[in-house]
Amino acid sequence: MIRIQIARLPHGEGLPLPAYATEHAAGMDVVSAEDLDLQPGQRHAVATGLRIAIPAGYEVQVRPRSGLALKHGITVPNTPGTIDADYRGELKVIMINHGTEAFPIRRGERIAQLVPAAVTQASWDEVDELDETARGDGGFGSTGR
Ligand SMILES: O=c1ccn([C@H]2C[C@H](O)[C@@H](COP(=O)(O)OP(=O)(O)OP(=O)(O)O)O2)c(=O)[nH]1
Ligand SMILES: [Mg+2]
Repeated sequence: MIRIQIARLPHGEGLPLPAYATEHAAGMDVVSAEDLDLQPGQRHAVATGLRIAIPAGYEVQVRPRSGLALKHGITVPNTPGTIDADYRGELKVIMINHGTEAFPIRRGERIAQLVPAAVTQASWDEVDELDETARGDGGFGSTGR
C-alpha cells in the first residue's frame, strides 16, 4: 500500500475519488468528470478532474473496464495508459468506441481503473556482441501456433 497525493480541479469537485470496488480489487475505479456521447470510432481524452503526485519509483496504469469492453466495445486504446510520477497535469482517460452505437459517458460514471505499479528504470550497457541463447533471433511465432 503506497500513499498518493491527489488534488481536485474545479470540475472534479463533488465526485468520488478513485476507489476499489471490492476488498482485493487490483484497480481503483475512476469516474468521468464530463458528459459526452462517444460516437462509433471516436476517441476522446475524458477528463477526471483529478491531478496526482505519484511517489518516485512508481507509476499508475490506466486500464479499461472489461464490462464496458465486452458489452459496448468501449476501451482504452493506449492501455495500459502510463501516468508518470512527475506528471502534474489532469489525469485523463483516453477512450475509444469500437462498438456500433454511440455510447453515453456521464459525469460520475466509472470509466476505467487505475493500477499503481512499481517501476524499474534501467540504463544501457552498449556492447558489440550479445551472448548466445537457444532461441536466438527466433520470435513472432517461431515456436508454433
Ligand atoms: O492515459 C493517459 C496517458 C497519459 N496521461 C498523461 C500522464 C502521463 O504522465 C503523460 C504522458 O503520457 P505518455 O508518456 O504516455 O504520452 P506521450 O505521448 O509520451 O507524451 P509525453 O511526451 O508528454 O510524455 O500524459 C494521462 O493522463 N492519461
Ligand atoms: Mg511519454
